[in-house]
Amino acid sequence: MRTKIVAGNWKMNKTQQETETLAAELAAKLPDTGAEVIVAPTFVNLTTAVRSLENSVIQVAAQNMHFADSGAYTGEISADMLLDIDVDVVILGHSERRSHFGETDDMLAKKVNTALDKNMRIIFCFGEELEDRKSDNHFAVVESQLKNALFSLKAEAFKNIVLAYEPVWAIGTGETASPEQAQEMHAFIRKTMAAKYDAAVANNISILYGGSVKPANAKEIFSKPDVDGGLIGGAALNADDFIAIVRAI
Ligand SMILES: O=C(CO)COP(=O)(O)O
Repeated sequence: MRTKIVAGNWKMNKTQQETETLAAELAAKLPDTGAEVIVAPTFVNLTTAVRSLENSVIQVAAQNMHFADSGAYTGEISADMLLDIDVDVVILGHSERRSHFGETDDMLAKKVNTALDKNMRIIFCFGEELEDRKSDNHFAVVESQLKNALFSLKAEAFKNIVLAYEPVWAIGTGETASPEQAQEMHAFIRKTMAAKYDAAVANNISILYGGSVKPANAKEIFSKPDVDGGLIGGAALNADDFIAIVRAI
């Protein structure tokens, strides 16, 4: 049985104090659903979140990292720096990193390799733009994103990878992929994994949906057989909304 996961990507939000408050509130209100729960605050607040959640099962992830171990990369953060503060989960390939900061599939392949070398767990994001969907190219785009960044990996690497399908047109727009659209793409992703690797890899990998998941729509999206949870943006910034989404799993 694959793991159900609800992850909150806090993006560039929350001060240190707000991080502490939200983390404490989540820890206090977290229901026991059997699902894994992960939050990803901004770099400067990771230590605060780790400390605030040390007695909780909620895990802390980074939103990005560099592929190099160290060196002349002004403004960047390495895997070793994250591990040093007890963060061993990292989100890679978010569409905002791809579109605003020029992250390419090649860069992401390097980041993925580094994270796996360091025994980190990866939440790997990908998804098509509105244009791709309108031109009926969404399956091809998703397949190429997976192929370019992940398909040189060996099958066992996927034990440490969670996939997060986030159609760009549904992020922060209030427009969600319908549960049927999400299911259709998740089934395609699983089929693609089975074709490249095998049924075990495909059946064991958790595939999260991200894009305007809210308390009101979470249950229906999560009810789809190939949707194993969600990567939540805006609604993860409010404890009651995020907890309601965790409950929906
Ligand atoms: O980008 C997302 C999570 O990584 C989704 O963001 P929203 O839930 O705000 O649409």
